[in-house]
Amino acid sequence: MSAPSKLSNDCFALPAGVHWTPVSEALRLLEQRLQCCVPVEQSAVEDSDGRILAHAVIAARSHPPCANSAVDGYAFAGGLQAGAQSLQLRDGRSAAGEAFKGRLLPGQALRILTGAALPGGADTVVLQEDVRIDDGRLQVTGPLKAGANARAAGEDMQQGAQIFPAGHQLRPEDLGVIAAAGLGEVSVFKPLKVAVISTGAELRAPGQAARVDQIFDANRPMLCAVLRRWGMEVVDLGIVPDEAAAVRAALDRAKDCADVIMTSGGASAGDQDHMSAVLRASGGMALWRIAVKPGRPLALGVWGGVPVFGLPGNPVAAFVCTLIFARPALLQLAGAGFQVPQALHMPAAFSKTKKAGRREYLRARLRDGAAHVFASEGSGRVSGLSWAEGLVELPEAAAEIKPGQTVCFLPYASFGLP
Ligand SMILES: Nc1nc2c(c(=O)[nH]1)N[C@H]1C(S)=C(S)[C@@H](COP(=O)(O)OP(=O)(O)OC[C@H]3O[C@@H](n4cnc5c(N)ncnc54)[C@H](O)[C@@H]3O)O[C@H]1N2
Ligand code: MOO
Repeated sequence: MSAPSKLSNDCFALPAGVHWTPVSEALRLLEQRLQCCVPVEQSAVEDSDGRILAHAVIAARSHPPCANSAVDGYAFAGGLQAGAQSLQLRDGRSAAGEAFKGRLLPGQALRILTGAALPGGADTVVLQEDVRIDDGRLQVTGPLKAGANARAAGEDMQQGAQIFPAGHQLRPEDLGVIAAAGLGEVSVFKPLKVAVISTGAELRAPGQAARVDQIFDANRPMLCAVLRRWGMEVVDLGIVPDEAAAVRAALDRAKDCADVIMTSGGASAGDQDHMSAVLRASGGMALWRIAVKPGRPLALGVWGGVPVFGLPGNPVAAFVCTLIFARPALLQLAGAGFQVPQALHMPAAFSKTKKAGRREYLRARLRDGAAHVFASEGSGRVSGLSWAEGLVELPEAAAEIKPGQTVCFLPYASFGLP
C-alpha cells in the first residue's frame, strides 16, 4: 500500500461559527479526516507483538490438525457402557509427534499419550489412573461417553477461517494463536513514526541542573513512553525554546522524519504560545477550543502535510488529551482504526459540582467497588496521574455528582496502558 497523499492545510478546520467543540464532535471530525498513512510489510510471527495487522489472518491449517488425546491413557472406540469390562491391548503406542500407524478394531485399545494423534478406529480415551492391565487386557469400568478425553480436529480453529481482522493490534497471546494456525509471517503496517517535541523556555531535561524558576520536562518522557506502549516509533526531538524560528525549525525537522508530530506547551493563545502562533501563521492551524476539562486548548494543525497535535503544556492536560483525542487519531493513522475506550459503570465515592456543558475527566481509581478521585483537579499536579489507575468521565449534562451515583470509569488499561 502506498502512503496516501499529504493532508491539506484546512483539514482540521471547524465549521463556520463553531466556538466550543463538544468532545464527541471533535472525535467525529478526527475520525473523518484522518486515514491510515503507513505502508505494509511482512513480519515474522515471533517479532510481531504490538504490530497492527494490515490484512486479516486466515488459518493456514486447522487446530488441532488431527484428532488427538487430551490425556495420558488408552484409546479405543465408542465409549463404555456402565459396569466392568475389558479391552484387548494392542502392542505399540501413539505419542505426540509419533503417531501409531495401524488401525484399531472394535474391542481393542492402544496406549496413548497427551497430544498424540488418535489411531484410526479410535475416538475415546480412558485415563491411565482409571484402568488396570491384566494379562495383556485393559480392565476398565464404565460408563464413559464416546469422545471422552479426545480433542476433535479443527475444534479450536478451522483451516481457511478468519482468526483476526485487519486492523487488530497483536498481543502476546495472539502470536500463539497465529503460530498454532500454521503461519510464520503476517502482513502488518510499519509502525507509525511520531515526533515528540516539548516547548517552553522554562524547561530543563530530566536530571539537568535547574534554577528555581525552571521546571523539568515531565511531558516528553511520559508521552514518549505512552506512544511506545501503543507500538509506535518515537522520534524524540527534545526541548525547543518559545521562539518562533526555533519552533518552525523543529517542526521542519519533525515533518522530514515522522508521520505525525506531537508537541506539548504553547498551545493556547498567550504571548509565549508560539506553537499555536506558528501553526496559525502557516495557515495550517485550527485551535480547537474543546468543551473539555482539562485540555481546552488543543492545537490541531498541519505542517508540510504532516498532522500536528499541539497538546496543552500542563502535564495532566497533555496526558488526558493524548488518551482521549490523540490515541484514537494516532491508531487511525497507524492502521488500527479509530478506537474509543470501554468504560466501567461504577458508583462514585465522591461528590462534585461541575459546570454543565463541558465534559470533564478526573484522575480516579477503584477501591471497595467505588470510584475515588484525586484530591486536586489542578492540571499541573502531575503526581495525581500516578496516584490514579484511570479516569472518571463526567458527561456534559452532569452538574452535580453525589456519592453512590453511577459514573463512567475508564481504566488506563482501556487506553492500552498499564
Ligand atoms: N488566559 C488564559 N490562560 C490560560 C488558559 C486560558 O484559557 N486562558 N488556559 C489554561 C489551560 S487550561 C492550560 S492547559 C494552559 C495551556 O497552555 P499552553 O499549552 O500554552 O501551555 P504552556 O503555557 O506552555 O504551559 C502550561 C503549563 O505547563 C507547564 N509545562 C509546559 N510544558 C511542560 C513540560 N514539558 N513538562 C512539564 N510542565 C510543562 C508550563 O510550565 C506551564 O506551567 O494554559 C492555561 N492558561
Ligand atoms: O487544559 Mo488545562 O486545565 O484544561 O490544564
